[in-house]
Amino acid sequence: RLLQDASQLRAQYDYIIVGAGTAGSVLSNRLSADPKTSVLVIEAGGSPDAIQAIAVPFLGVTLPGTAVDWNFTSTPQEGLNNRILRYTRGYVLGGSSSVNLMAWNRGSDDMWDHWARITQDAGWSWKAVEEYYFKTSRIVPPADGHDTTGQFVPSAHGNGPVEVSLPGFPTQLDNRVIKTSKQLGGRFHHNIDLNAGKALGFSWVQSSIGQSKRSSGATAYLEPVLNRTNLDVLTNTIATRILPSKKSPLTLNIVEIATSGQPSSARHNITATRELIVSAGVINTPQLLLLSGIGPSSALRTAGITPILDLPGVGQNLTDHPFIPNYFTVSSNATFDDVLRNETIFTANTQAFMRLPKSSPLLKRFGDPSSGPGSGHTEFGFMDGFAAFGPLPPPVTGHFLTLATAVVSPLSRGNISLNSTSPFDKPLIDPAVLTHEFDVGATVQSMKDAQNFVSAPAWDGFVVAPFGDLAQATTDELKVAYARKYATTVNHPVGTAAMSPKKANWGVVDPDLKVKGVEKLRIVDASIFPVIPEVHPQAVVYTVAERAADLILRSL
Ligand SMILES: Cc1cc2nc3c(=O)[nH]c(=O)nc-3n(C[C@H](O)[C@H](O)[C@H](O)COP(=O)(O)OP(=O)(O)OC[C@H]3O[C@@H](n4cnc5c(N)ncnc54)[C@H](O)[C@@H]3O)c2cc1C
Repeated sequence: RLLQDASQLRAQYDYIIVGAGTAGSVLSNRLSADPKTSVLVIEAGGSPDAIQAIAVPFLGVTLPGTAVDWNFTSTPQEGLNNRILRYTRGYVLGGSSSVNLMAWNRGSDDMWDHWARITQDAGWSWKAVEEYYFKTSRIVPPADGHDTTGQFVPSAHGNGPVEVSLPGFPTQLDNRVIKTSKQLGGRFHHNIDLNAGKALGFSWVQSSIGQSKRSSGATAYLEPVLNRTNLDVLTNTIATRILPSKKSPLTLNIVEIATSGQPSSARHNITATRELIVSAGVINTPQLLLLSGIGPSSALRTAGITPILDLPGVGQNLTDHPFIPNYFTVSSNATFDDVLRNETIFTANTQAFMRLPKSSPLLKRFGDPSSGPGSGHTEFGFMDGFAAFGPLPPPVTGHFLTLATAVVSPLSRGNISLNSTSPFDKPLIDPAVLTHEFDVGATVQSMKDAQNFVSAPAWDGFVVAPFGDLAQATTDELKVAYARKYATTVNHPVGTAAMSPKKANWGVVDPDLKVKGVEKLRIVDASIFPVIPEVHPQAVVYTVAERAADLILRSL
């Protein structure tokens, strides 16, 4: 049932899930599969129905800044000349899976094996999570129905509800990208399927799109089960605090809720008899914990909150991928620029992850921050026109190629902290972009790689020259200045309630995603990632949530 009013709720449920986002949608579906189990889901935002820009993939980039965005901003970023970044998160059923750019990356075998090593739990290894990845999604035909033989590895994909497809609207860049990677080889080699174990090389983008529409947590997992009478989904409602039902052992299974955006609205307390599961995402999950007195005790006292559990890791370890738009003017007048001059709309059909050169002094100085040899340090994304990431607006004339580069194994670490004790105020978000020397150096390398890539023969007569300040960024120092002026993030924050081994005295949740030192409280969303994946994270979130549902149901 989709509910609008807290008066329609029962006093208690077997499970309560805070946040009907990417992970929360998976849990809602799986935990309510048994009609005897009652499940309540609390979602701050509303329903995505009738919002065309959510359903139409090409319009996805118009969603940030709208009513389905939490409209967070970062603190002034020291590494970016004190610029403040927009920090988009979905405020709607499906959460960020309803507003993201849909690239679908499973993560490399190294990445999952690294998680298993960090958490000392083989259940997170590539082999062990495969069954959960297979439950998340399936490959469906692309929009143009073209023959995709040889463009992906069928055995690397499963049969779950999220629809994933290859690009359905070819651009003039696609064959140039694939041809160049085949010609150059080495660090720029071609990889048929980035989801088949090695997330390295140049490939076709796989996207969470089916039948030309966005496939999200809401459309794939939640909407199909809204007719279950044992599942209540209450929208436009925020969890304001988590409360104890017992002090010893500390049992945190009561959630206090209020109407979204209405600080003076009535509060209701609802009890989860089996478990309360927080899936409010990487910003709101730590905020909710901190507001409830779960976090670094001394900082909580300073903020005017009585600590109930000292967990110094809450809100720490915020990690995101720094992202640099490299613009080139092109000779073609068939880019999307003329059609879309005043709109920030684009599509990316190819994607690549690369290692730094083996001889890179960065690797000598800082070690290898990636999960292993099958994982990247940097990424390329190609857009057929001026993609207005960052502070530069689209020029009024001209035709462009945007080669966006990102650092996918960053070492900068930021944090989330409280700005006030009101759950209606936004927290302070400091992703600390480009504050670590490794990230700065890897950015410079990726900008050089971008220039070299588009200097290959396949681009002759197409790419004219670097555009704007990029043309002047001829030395390493000038490239750093360019990056600090134009970088943003890819909206991939993770890690603010990180997993750690069962007995470790750091981290926030154990490898079963239970909050350390507490009964009946779990966290399931991107905040539990121990390190950032060297890929786009949504498929990893879905996979984590599928395994979490299994862990929860097996623990009965
Ligand atoms: C603009 C953008 C582009 C992106 N592009 C890609 C991409 O192309 N590929 C990719 O893999 N990843 C992408 N990502 C990242 C990816 O979408 C996220 O990592 C992932 O969806 C996060 O899932 P989650 O479950 O952790 O949180 P979310 O999906 O954000 O879910 C959290 C939910 O909790 C709700 N909530 C929060 N606080 C409360 C509260 N107190 N009470 C009740 N409800 C609450 C929120 O409204 C939201 O619905 C992008 C993200 C954004 C924002």
